[in-house]
Amino acid sequence: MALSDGDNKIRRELRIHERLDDLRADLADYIAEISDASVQARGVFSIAISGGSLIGLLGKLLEAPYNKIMDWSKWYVFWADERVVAKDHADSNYKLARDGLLSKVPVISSHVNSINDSVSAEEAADDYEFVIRQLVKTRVVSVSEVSDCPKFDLILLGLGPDGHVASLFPNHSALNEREVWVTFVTDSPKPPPERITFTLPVINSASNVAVVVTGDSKAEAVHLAIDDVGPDYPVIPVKMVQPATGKLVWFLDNLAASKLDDSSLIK
Ligand SMILES: O=C1O[C@H](COP(=O)(O)O)[C@@H](O)[C@H](O)[C@H]1O
Repeated sequence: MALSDGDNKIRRELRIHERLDDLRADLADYIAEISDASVQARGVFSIAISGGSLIGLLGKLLEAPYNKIMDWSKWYVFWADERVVAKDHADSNYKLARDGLLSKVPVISSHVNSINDSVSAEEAADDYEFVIRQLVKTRVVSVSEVSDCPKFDLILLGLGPDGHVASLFPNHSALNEREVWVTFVTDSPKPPPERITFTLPVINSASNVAVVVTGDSKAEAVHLAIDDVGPDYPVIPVKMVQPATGKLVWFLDNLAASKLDDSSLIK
């Protein structure tokens, strides 16, 4: 079921699937379409991914026809957030994506932009921003017309039950960061504590943002983010994902969508 929120200032679409396999297929189609359009328009595709359950939901990209039709050589891969651990550590978002996706498709290894894992979280955030700045200069990553931020072709976000996206956690000062593109946290409420993360201005400058959510543990966060809950409820981080000119698509399974108000479903 695909629903567009035409009245909302944010260009938002809800894609709700009963079967996980259908969600995976729809997500793969969506990524393939944006990849094709970006390669046609700019010659490259810049995609920032997250960690967690998202990676397992990208599995269709490894299957026909996607593994054959995708122009993998044009992909430039980034992380919307990363845990500051060694690349072979079980908590590494890079390792998760490498093992689950990137090592199985012909993405060019020099196009895979992982963080420097041998420095502090603060330095890793600075380094990562520097890497992105170089690629903005060469237009591998576009630049936003409305901010001085990079404009990724696509940012894929997961969602925590507390409403966090990337490593932007509820009530954390990183949510207020407006100056830098990549910031760091050393006190993440979810282990491991040290992380780097895209800031909200960067996420909201992307051409396309997808929030991919499955499972009933996240249904309350989905409700708080999408339904018109009024001022008595907390504004959780995912609700601050409001692309300025880009398009926001939610991929939900029935469980994650189970607490949505009917009024959100009939728009
Ligand atoms: O810690 C993180 O959590 C979120 C959500 O993960 P999930 O396993 O509940 O889907 C993830 O999107 C983020 O990249 C990761 O660092």
